[in-house]
Amino acid sequence: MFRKLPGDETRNLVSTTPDTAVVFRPAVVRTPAILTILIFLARLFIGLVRLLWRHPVAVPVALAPGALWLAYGWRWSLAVVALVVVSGAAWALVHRASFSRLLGLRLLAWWRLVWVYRRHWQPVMIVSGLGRHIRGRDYLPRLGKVTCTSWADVVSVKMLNGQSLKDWTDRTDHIAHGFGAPSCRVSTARAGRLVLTFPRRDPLDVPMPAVPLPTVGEVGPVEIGTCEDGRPYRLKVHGTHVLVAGATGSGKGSWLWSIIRGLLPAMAAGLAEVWALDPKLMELSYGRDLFGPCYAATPEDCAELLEAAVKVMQERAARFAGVQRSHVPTVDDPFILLVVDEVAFLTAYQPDKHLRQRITAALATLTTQGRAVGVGVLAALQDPRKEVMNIRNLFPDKIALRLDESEQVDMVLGDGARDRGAHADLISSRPEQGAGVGYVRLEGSPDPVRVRAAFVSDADIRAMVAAYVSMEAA
Ligand SMILES: Nc1ncnc2c1ncn2[C@@H]1O[C@H](COP(=O)(O)OP(=O)(O)OP(=O)(O)O)[C@@H](O)[C@H]1O
Repeated sequence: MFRKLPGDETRNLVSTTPDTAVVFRPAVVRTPAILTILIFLARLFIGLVRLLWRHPVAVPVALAPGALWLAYGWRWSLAVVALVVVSGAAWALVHRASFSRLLGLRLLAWWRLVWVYRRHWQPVMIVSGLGRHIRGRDYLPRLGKVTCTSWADVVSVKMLNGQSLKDWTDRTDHIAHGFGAPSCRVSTARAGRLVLTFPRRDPLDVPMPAVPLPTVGEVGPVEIGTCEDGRPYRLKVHGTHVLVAGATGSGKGSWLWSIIRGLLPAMAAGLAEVWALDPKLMELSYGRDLFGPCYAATPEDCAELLEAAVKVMQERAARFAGVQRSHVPTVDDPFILLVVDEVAFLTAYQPDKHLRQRITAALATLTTQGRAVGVGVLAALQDPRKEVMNIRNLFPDKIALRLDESEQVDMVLGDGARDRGAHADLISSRPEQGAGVGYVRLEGSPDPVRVRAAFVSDADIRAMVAAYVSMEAA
């Protein structure tokens, strides 16, 4: 791409200045004007054919008013254009969803391509350092297709040869500001191709009520809230361990309770048990009746409950060895989910060293061996530093809610998560806007997903307890 052109070297060797010792007078070949015009016309023709090839519907539609004008006069042309505009507006008013899906978002994508991305592409790429300006020529990444969803622009890009994903993730701020978006997320589509996501609005900035109780008792992925694209978000809890980290008031409670809520019918059916460790005595105590004897608040009780879970785990492992390799929940061997609110109270902040060691050892054993035999850990944490939570890497699935510092994002979600757009440190601290909003990074999926957990109020928890009692009785 940056190959030397004929003449580049000669320009460095010779001089055309009259006073120097050796003067070369480069031969000037005059191109006949007709040749220049022919080349220009050929390029224009090829450009028009390519335009028609790429946009076989849009080009004829854009040309139609002109054709009507020529064939029938301007009145007909104006009438047809007005009819199309009025029909489109009526369609949008009567059935907005189908209008957006079939036409509105396509028109918007075209407009955003022309007005935002193509117009600013060259300066943004050069200034951000993703493009190069060499000897008067621009070498730019290629802007591909722009599609619009209800909340974001999705832009495909072909990188310059030799560029890496990191070159782009390091410059997401430049790119976002360059195109007037609040943020930019970068993911790989395939070798050499990227997908940039520019949110246009934040669909998660309004709280959402608790998800309706599931009707079927299953331990499959539980619906806990909504993704940015408006789809329900389902989190897998069986066969994994989940760490939820967030500053105080970030809404960890809504994640814990949404998960418990999703498991409620399975709990009533005996296919799942939630064992609650509530050292702060605030969060889980409200629904204590759901946990029966499997509720612990003091550090001693928490240690005992964790060790009891380790025993169950080891007994199951001995029984399953050579017979089955994965756990299927049954009434005899239900899925056990240990929910630990503010796990650091039991580990880093626990003054009794012996107790701290017992709890840390039990948690480490459960998180390394528990998932295959149907024992999972769901832990909430405020401070994700290693000295506070030295076993955080044993949790395959991680969720970062609002965090105080940008460095904490990678501590929770793993290296490179913030560069890939997990801006957990920028989540609003206003509860109605940011509480419960978080980035989920699942095992085996490097791209963080932004999700808001539904808000499970005290009244919802009371209703859950009542529903649980009646489901059990039924
Ligand atoms: N999903 C949500 N949607 C809207 N508001 C929420 C949501 N979750 C929590 N809130 C609000 O945010 C406030 C803080 O929530 P919560 O107590 O769950 O945070 P936390 O992370 O558990 O805090 P702490 O660690 O201090 O216990 C609550 O008063 C609640 O009203």
